[in-house]
Amino acid sequence: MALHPRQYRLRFLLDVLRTIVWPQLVFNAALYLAGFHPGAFLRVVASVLAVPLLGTVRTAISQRRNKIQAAALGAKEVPCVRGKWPGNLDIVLGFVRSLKEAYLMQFLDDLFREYNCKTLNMRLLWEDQIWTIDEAHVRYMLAGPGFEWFHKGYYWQERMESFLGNGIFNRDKAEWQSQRAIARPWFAKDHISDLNIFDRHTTTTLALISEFVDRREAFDAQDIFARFTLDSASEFLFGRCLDTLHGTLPVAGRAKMGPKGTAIEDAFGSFARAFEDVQVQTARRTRIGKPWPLFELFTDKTAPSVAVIHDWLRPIVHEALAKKSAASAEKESGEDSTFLSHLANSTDDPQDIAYSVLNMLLAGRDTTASVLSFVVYFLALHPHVTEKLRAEILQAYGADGRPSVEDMKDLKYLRAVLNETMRLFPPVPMNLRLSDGQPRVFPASGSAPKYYVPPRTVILYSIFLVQRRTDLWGADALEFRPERWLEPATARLLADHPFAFTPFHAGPRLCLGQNFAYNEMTFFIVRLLQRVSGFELAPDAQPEGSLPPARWKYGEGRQAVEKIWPASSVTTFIKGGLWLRATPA
Ligand code: HEM
Repeated sequence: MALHPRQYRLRFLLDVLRTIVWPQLVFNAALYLAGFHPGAFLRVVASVLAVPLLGTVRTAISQRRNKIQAAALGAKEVPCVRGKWPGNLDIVLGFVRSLKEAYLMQFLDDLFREYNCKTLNMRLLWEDQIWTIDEAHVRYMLAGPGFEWFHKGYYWQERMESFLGNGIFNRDKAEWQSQRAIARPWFAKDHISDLNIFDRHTTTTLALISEFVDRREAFDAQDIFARFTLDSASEFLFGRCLDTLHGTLPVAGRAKMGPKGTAIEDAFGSFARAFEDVQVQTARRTRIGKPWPLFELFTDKTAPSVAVIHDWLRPIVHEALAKKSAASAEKESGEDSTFLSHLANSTDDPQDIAYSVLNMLLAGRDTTASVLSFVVYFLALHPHVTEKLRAEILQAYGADGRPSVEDMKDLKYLRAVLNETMRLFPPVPMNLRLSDGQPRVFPASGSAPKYYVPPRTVILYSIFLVQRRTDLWGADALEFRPERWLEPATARLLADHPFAFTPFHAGPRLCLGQNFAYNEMTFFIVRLLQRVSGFELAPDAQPEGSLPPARWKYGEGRQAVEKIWPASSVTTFIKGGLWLRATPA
């Protein structure tokens, strides 16, 4: 019987039965049949030990089965992490601790280095769980024959259901196909080529930034960019802007940490806080893995934030449905002038519409805001890049010319800066797939042989680490060097390894908003650098606890040079916000 993703408690209880209650029953039955009747103390001790014991026996059996099936398929088993504690519990704890203290994905990076491979079986709590940074394996699942066999799957849906419902990010197969078919027309060239939306919101955003610039005051660029992308996305999707840019902005020196960036205190703050909190909660579920319902048996921790988000969306959805009813009462055909009205014309269910819209808002707000924030961070760190970029922009448009969709394509250096930023900080740093009920085989890749994938295995892949691999990107892979995008070596690399750079995902589930996002980001940066000639980080204004720990300076890789704390929960962000000062042009 297939469970609905909302039945997470039932699924968890069934798992508990299988892993804890079942070993007890087997153990007690074995004692009984053998004629042993130990005292209460011995019985409790042995019952407790029965769980890891049976876990170990089960592991041995499944490893034997894996070996036989792998050999039959001409494949090898994925190298397995060997922790010090049963069930690799020390690895689980190390990973959880690293989320609080370590540089983003450093723990994983260290494990891949230690085992000197690109695909690893973590075998957490006696279960196969494959992690990969092998671009050939990612390609196989997303765009190769594996697309039919590797899906987001039940466990992903279970964690996201309360937030994303039956939206496009949270469905597979036929349901996903129908969501994609509904959404695709809204990303056709004529819809996304209208730069007027970006123009209006860019003007408002730059007016805000100018006030800070004139006063030489620090501001949180990440917060402002999230408002800009939300107002732009909402107008594109609903035909109505949420007008968050006119809310109260965080103030340097008084700002506190929110779930992701700085906490926001106005009405928009309640929406933003809820929107961010729900992402933090769902990311937490992913980190805990399958046992996450244990912490939410009696309360769904996303419920309060989800309620706030739906309170915001309800009037917008009802207005669209009311317009549709009015049109049908007057026997007019409802006009599909926005994505929302298009949705309203395809269903009467307000819940379905709300989830579709919410999925699009998540896609449209946080990803693009993340890239803009990291672009400006890099510009602050590398003034020579800012200078070169401004030179390209001023040559093309002068101090106040407006870009068009056609001529924006000629801004080669700006595209290089965007790509280099998304290479080092992809907005979606990590993703996962669940294999189907059959044994599968990853193709051989480099020196790695064909790898056997057991049925129903979770596979996590980190684009973040793929895009930082020195064997693909060269010895300077961890450096921010936009020039690499203008060199023939990068074109050759991408021809040989197209999955070495996939910030927008790839294959049939390629991001629908890719061109929309490039247009929006390019337009905004052109206008921003016409007004501002440089940026300087303002560590004095970062909320307490958001600066990188001092010990990072002695660590390996980018952590030694990072001046902000990169973090991730579904999307990548800067902890506590990106506080900086800007110099007027
Ligand atoms: C820099 C900006 C963006 C980046 C890096 C990005 C990245 C991605 C990634 C990695 C996925 C795959 C997610 C997954 O399957 O788990 C995705 C899917 C998607 N994105 Fe984007 N995105 C961006 C902007 C946008 C915008 C602005 C929109 C729309 C307004 C959008 C709409 C979508 C949609 C609808 C999907 C679902 C595709 C599917 O599953 O068929 N994205 N995006």
